Amino acid sequence: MSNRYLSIENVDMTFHAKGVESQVLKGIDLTVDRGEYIAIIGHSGCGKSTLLNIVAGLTESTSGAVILDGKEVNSPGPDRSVVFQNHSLLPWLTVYENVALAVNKTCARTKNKAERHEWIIKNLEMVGMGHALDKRPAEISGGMKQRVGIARALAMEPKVLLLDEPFGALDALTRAHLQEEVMRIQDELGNTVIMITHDVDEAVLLSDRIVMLTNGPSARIGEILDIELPRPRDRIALADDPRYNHYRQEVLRFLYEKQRKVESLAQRRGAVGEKEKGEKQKDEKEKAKERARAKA
Ligand SMILES: Nc1ncnc2c1ncn2[C@@H]1O[C@H](COP(=O)(O)OP(=O)(O)OP(=O)(O)O)[C@@H](O)[C@H]1O
Repeated sequence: MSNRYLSIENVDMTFHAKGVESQVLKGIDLTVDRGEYIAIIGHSGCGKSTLLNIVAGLTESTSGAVILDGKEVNSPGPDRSVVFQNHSLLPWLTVYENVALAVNKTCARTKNKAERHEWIIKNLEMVGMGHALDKRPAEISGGMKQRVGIARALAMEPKVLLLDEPFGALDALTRAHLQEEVMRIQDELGNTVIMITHDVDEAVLLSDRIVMLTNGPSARIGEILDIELPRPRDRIALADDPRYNHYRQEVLRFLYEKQRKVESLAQRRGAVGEKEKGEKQKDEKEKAKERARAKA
């Protein structure tokens, strides 16, 4: 049964910068169930981060609404935690202190000091960082920083976890390890997750549904693909699974056939427009010359 935990309702986003108006998102409608893992994929610049920022409450949409667990989202809040691609840890704090900062803020009323301490350790251990509590961000690797960022986000017990290309800056092996960790944590905690990715394999491996955005400007949801692969998922076994490869192909087809066609059509239209503009300018020049000759 669908419980529509999160709904994004007819969201439009238009930016105004230096007198120029640009519509980035148009009519985005999406409902997400509690415990669902959603991946958002689309070509660079189509508006994925803008959409995530609207759900996070960091950006206010031009129109439409985001409703989370019956409440409209109007500003950032502890019920939505975000993990960005570039680890956003405070460099002067230790690993423990980075997580403590979030926990002390969000759990001050629900947990006493000893319980908060235990909670911080538990979340850091869950991402395999229990051994590095006293290290500062400069002393740990990129993958480790991302693990701490995930621990910090999870420790806030958000209703929705928002991941903006969380593994985008990592090497392939570290990335694969973290994907495994996220799948294990997801199995254990059943978080509701929206993740932006450019990686088709990552999207298919981790998600319950893949939301594919059309090219901007005015990006829309082009297609939504249900990934009906049983969990737990094993990347090695899936590599030979025809269903996995079918889902992969579907996403690739959307990104590199359908959306490329749209792009080339737009380019052709642009080219025709430019040609017409050029011919019109030529006509006007000729007419101006004729008028000048007539005057002479
Ligand atoms: N604050 C802003 N003011 C003006 N334009 C913006 C702003 N934020 C984003 N944009 C524009 O909105 C469009 C979509 O940007 P966004 O970062 O959401 O895309 P994206 O799909 O996440 O891109 P990428 O995959 O490259 O990260 C871009 O053209 C960008 O320049």
